[in-house]
Amino acid sequence: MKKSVAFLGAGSMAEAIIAGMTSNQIVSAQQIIATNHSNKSRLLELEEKYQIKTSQDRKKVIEQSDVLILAMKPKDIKVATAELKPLLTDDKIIVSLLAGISTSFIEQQLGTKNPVIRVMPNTSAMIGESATTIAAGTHANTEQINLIEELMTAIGTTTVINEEDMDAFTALAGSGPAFYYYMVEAIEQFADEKGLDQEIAKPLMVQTIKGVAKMLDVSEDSPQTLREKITSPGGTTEAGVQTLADHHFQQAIKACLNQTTERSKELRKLFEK
Ligand SMILES: NC(=O)C1=CN([C@@H]2O[C@H](COP(=O)(O)OP(=O)(O)OC[C@H]3O[C@@H](n4cnc5c(N)ncnc54)[C@H](OP(=O)(O)O)[C@@H]3O)[C@@H](O)[C@H]2O)C=CC1
Ligand SMILES: O=C(O)[C@@H]1CCC=N1
Repeated sequence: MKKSVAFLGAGSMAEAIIAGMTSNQIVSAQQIIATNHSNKSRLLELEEKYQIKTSQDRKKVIEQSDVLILAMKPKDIKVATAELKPLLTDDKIIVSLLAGISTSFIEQQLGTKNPVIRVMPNTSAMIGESATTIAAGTHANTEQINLIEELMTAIGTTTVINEEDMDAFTALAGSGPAFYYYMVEAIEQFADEKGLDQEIAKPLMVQTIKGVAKMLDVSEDSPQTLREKITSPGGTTEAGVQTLADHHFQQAIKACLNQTTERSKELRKLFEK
């Protein structure tokens, strides 16, 4: 791809995408430039690690790039769009990674007809395994959506969705990895408490998760059937699953995803003012 890509924000999500993109042939490191609010040493760190370009001159970065990826926090969107507005030319595509913030708000703040496309990746972008959802604003045409989709294939799978579903998909896939990591933290605590050697326990746990992910991907059985096939009557699994049920595990997971979805809506209310 010939387009130059700018990251306006150089935090953990920008880095995960940069890492994924640079280890892939879709865009070369020299087509990527990153800027941030003020942290110069962070820019130098990214420059050294990924051989991308960086600059503290945000105006220059915006002017010289075709695709502008907004990678600041939702609270910073008003300042960021105010800065962007006078520097935009018609050809620039705006991509927003910001949780909660709608394309219509960004369009309205910019007051231009530039295409605005919302992208919700996750940090597995770092290893090319993000599950990225994409939702287009009013001014984005099919060609521009395809281009952003192609760009994002550098970091994993891409799925174009309706923007109204973005809050829920943010819970499922954007924040999702954190919930699995949280569960793994508990498994590690168990392994420690049992005095298991982490060097033996960790690969076993990781392979178990990989196996589950692959089974969910390829098997025609539902998750429930897959679980039941492991659960012998009166056996070990039944005792474990019953304990999870006693602790309202599924309610906890659903409450977690609902609360995450609600927070995405709240961010919109808080910062679209
Ligand atoms: N982390 C994740 O897993 C995911 C995050 N997201 C979204 O990605 C966005 C970034 O998240 P994350 O990387 O975790 O956040 P971080 O706090 O790690 O990074 C935020 C970055 O934004 C920079 N910044 C602040 N204001 C501006 C500005 N006006 N112009 C340019 N840069 C600016 C900061 O610069 P400085 O350090 O100099 O202050 C910093 O580099 C968020 O909106 C989040 O919702 C989406 C999906 C997953
Ligand atoms: O926690 C957050 O707000 C961001 C959005 C999705 C993942 N991290």
